Parts: sequence; C-alpha cells; structure tokens
Amino acid sequence: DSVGDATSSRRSGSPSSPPTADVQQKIDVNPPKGTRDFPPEEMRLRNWLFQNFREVSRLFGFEEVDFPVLESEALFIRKAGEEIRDQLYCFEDRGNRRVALRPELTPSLARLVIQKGKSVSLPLKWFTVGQCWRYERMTRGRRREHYQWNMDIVGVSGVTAEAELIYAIVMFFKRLGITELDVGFKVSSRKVLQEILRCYNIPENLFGNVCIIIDKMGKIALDDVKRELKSTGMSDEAVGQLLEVLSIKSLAKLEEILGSSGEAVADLKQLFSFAEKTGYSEWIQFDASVVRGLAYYTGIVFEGFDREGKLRAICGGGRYDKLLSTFGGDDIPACGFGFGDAIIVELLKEKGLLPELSFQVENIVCSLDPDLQGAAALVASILRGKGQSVDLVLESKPLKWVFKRAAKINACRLILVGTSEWQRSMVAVKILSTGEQYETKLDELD
Ligand SMILES: Nc1ccc(Br)nc1
Repeated sequence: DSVGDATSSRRSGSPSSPPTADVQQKIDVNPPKGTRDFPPEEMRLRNWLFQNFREVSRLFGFEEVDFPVLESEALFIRKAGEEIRDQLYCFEDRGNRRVALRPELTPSLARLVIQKGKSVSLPLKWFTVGQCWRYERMTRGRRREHYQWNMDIVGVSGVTAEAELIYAIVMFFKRLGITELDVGFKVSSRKVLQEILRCYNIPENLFGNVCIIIDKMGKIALDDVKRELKSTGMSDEAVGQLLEVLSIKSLAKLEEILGSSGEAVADLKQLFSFAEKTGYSEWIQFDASVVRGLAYYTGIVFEGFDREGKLRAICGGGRYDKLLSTFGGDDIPACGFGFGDAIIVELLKEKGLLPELSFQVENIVCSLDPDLQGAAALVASILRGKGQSVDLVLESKPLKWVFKRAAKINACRLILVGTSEWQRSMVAVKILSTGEQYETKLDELD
C-alpha cells in the first residue's frame, strides 16, 4: 500500500502542533510507479530464471554482452507508429542531449556490432539479460520496467539461424518443465505481407506501418484495423485480400495463394523442415497473422504463446536484415528474440512450476564471550577461506537468540567459540539438522 502524501498526514507531534523540525517526514518507501523491488525471495526467483537464461545461452555457444540502460533517443526513433515509440521513456539530460531508457535491446546490439565493425568475425552469437523501460500512463497500471533475455545471431542469412533461436527457447521451456502441451510458437514471415502488398502495389516505405497496424489485430477492433490500413492508402480490395491471407493457418494454403516460387513460402518450409529434423515441430505452427509489433523485422517472425490463451505473448522475435544498414552500418543479416521476465513467471505459477528456493548458510559462528569476538571472526575467515558461507554473529547475543537466527537463515552448523574450548584451540560444533555436537581443533575444522 502506498504511503500517504507526507504533507497531508501528520506522523508526529500532537494533532494541533506541526511536526517538529527534527522529525523526518516519512519518505514514500514504495519504488517508483511501475517499477519493482527485488527483496530476497523475489531476487532468488529472478536469479533462478536468469541462471536458466544464461545456461541455455551457454549451451548454444552464445557470448554475453551488455549495453547502457540509457541510450541516445535517436536509436529508437522510428516512424512506423510503434507502441514502443509512443511509450519511450525519454528526456533531455543536463547536457541538453535527447536520451532514453532503452525500451528494447536490439538497437543497442546493432549499434555495438557497427561500432565493432571488422574487429568482430561473423557470425556473432550474442546474448544479454537487461532491464528495459517504457513510460506508460499509469491509468493502465502496467509495469514500466521488465528484464528481457535476448539472443541474437548476426551474419547468417539462412533460416537455420531462426531455427536455432526457436530451439534455444524450446530448451529453456523444457528446463523449466514447460512442454509443448503448455506453450507453442506461432511462426510466420513478413515476406508474406511483402508479397501481398507488392501484388497491390503498396509502396515499400509503408511496409513497416502496415505491419504495426496488423500487429494490433486482436488488440483493437477489426474495423479500426481496417480503417488504419485504409489510412495508409490501401484500397478496400487490398485490405480485404490482406486480411484474408492473414487468416491462413496452413503452409499448404499459403502456397496455394502465394505460389511456390516466393521467398516467404521457401523460408517457412525450410524452417518447418529444420524443426522436424531437430525434433521440435510439435512446438511450432504456421500462423500468417503473426507480424510482431516492431517495424524492423524483415523475414521470419515468431512468438511464444500459452495454449490456454490466458496470457499475453511470452516471447517474440524474428529476422531484421535491414536494421544495421538503417543505422549506417553494413548490410548485415541478423535475427534475434526477446523474452520478458514477467509473463513467464505468471505461466510458471499457472502450471505450478515455481521452484522452491530457500536461503541457506553453511555455518553460523558466534562467541558467547565478548572478549572472543575476534576469535570468532578468525574462525569465520578460516571457514570462508575454505569456500564455506558463514553468518558471523556480530554482537554479543544469548545462545537462544543464536539458535533462533540459525533456524531463520537455515544454517547447517553452529560453531561456538567458547572460553574453555578456545584455551585448548578448540571450537564447539553443532550439526543443526541432527543435534549432533562435538569439539574440534581449529585446524581440523573443515
Ligand atoms: N518494451 C517494454 C519495456 C518495458 C516493459 Br514493462 N514492457 C515493454
């Protein structure tokens, strides 16, 4: 619950007298609107999730990279009417520079690839887990930040790259106990759209705008989608035909309409063939309505969805062969995906797959004699030197308090530095799970 406005409520002094100068008005202890704190329990779950992101990235031979959360606003200024642009968390800094908290990671990756130029050999396989931001009117009460896992392959033009990326996510789901009965991937290609729009002589420069409008299907009324499409200059017939094609759910049907010679059908057939050979075809399905909401995709696009249809897209990605050249870089093909840290947790909760993650310390070390606090610190440093975790009791506390804390921090062992034992260079050890206790020489403590 949020703390009341400090000026409206009195926290000290009698109701009649104003708060005395030295009494602090209580600050708002909640994090800024739309952001989250990660206290220990939530941080353990986040770390567990990110460890799985990282382990899958390692299995696929990807190298970790990172970029500033703050970027030049110019990196994200695209004219295709994307929501990500409307919600850009941007401002002018003290140097009068237009900057933004990154809403996504791909433009930063593109920037770094261009910066590295010939000093990096292709293909690049990079991954990152980074916080991304949006500034959304809190009327919708949605989050303004989330962490995204991204994997990107730069320098491979064939759909083997997309197949590899989708399979990486399949492996991630499997690691968490999520199966193809729980989730699937809708796969399509923006080349489907391209080939339709060409049939209707829609100018190429409208391609991004049309994709963004189509991505709104299912989120806004169909009539509004039609109206927005017509506002780009598309005829009623073109809009009708486009929507007809977007409803196709079978590759065979798509081939009937587009023919076999186009790149869209060829790419998709190859991708599905790779999925078949790799053994994850039951995870993916063709769905022409998938376009994704980022203007820079140029080919295969895909999104992970929950089969119960309760959640928004779990992850999404695709090919963005022109992004580097739009930033002034070479014309290098690339593809990647983003996977947010929030929807997946909702899915794990739904499926009862949230892991039990408890905090644990191997040792709690204490001395009951204040004169032996230094000795206790020495024992702690010996154990830490052996790679063991130690919670060192830092103040003189009664044994009852120590046992209570030992239970709280889930300690395995209690090491007691007592006066008589210490005179014999011994310490007392109590195994807290069994109650077994014994004395041991300091240099035999392991
Ligand atoms: N792009 C973006 C950023 C932050 C959140 Br929360 N969602 C989407």
